[in-house]
Amino acid sequence: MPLCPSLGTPVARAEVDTAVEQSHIPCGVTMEKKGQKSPAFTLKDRTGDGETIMILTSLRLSKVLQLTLAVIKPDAVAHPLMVQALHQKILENNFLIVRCKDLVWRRADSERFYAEHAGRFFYQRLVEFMSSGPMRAYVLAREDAIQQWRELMGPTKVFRARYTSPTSVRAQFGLTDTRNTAHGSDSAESAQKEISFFFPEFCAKKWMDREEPIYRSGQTRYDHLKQIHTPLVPS
Ligand SMILES: Nc1nc2c(ncn2[C@@H]2O[C@H](COP(=O)(O)OP(=O)(O)OP(=O)(O)O)[C@@H](O)[C@H]2O)c(=O)[nH]1
Ligand SMILES: Nc1ncnc2c1ncn2[C@@H]1O[C@H](COP(=O)(O)OP(=O)(O)O)[C@@H](O)[C@H]1O
Repeated sequence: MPLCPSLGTPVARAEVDTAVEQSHIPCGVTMEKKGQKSPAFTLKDRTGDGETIMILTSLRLSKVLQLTLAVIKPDAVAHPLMVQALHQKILENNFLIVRCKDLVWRRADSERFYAEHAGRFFYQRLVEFMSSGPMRAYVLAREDAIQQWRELMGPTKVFRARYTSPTSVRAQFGLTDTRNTAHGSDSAESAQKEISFFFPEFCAKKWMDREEPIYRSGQTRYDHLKQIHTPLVPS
């Protein structure tokens, strides 16, 4: 059973007498007594010596957190107050900031990242724009982070965003269809690739295994200096 998918796809239920490794328990598995839901369970040892390995007295039933890549594009980073407002919007919308970095792309980075759009009429202006100045990248965590961040960004086209999602980031801050303020991964697969692109040192699989349960249970604090959420307990 896939207990800890690397980007937080919801996990399956496990029944109480299923062999469950202790290390897998915090990864979002919902334990259930056969035939009845209960907040307390005894997990049986399957090593053969008959000893109980763990008793769970309370379980959080919330969904596993999902990771996404969010980028504040150069049109917004050019204005410090806009960056602040967007950072605040991320926090107000209950995203946990796992990583945050400011960076500048070379043209080659821009071309590589947007290779799927090569040949489209906006490709040249897009790669030029994305390497025209500093931007800010985030690894964000939340339930359904990918969809939630895309909803908060609004539609790609700014003019449409202003009509259909007037409170969205692109409606409020976007300038044109190219200079549309923000980027967000559009699937779990692209989130994985894009997080590695911007944060090659970050291992999403390791974070999901070790830190996701800590973040999900609320044992984090917001570090005002680093501008990210950090765990309160060692992972
Ligand atoms: N099909 C097509 N649409 C275009 C082309 N150039 C611009 N558009 C669209 O026309 C609309 C208006 O674009 P503009 O407001 O002129 O955008 P811009 O001033 O070029 O600014 P940037 O998008 O930031 O480069 C947008 O929806 C574009 O997608 C083009 O060559 N072909
Ligand atoms: N019609 C367009 N005109 C100008 N720029 C565009 C257009 N469509 C897309 N782009 C630019 O290319 C980026 C990538 O496009 P796409 O992946 O389709 O959208 P999204 O960023 O919403 O996932 C957009 O964010 C935008 O900056």
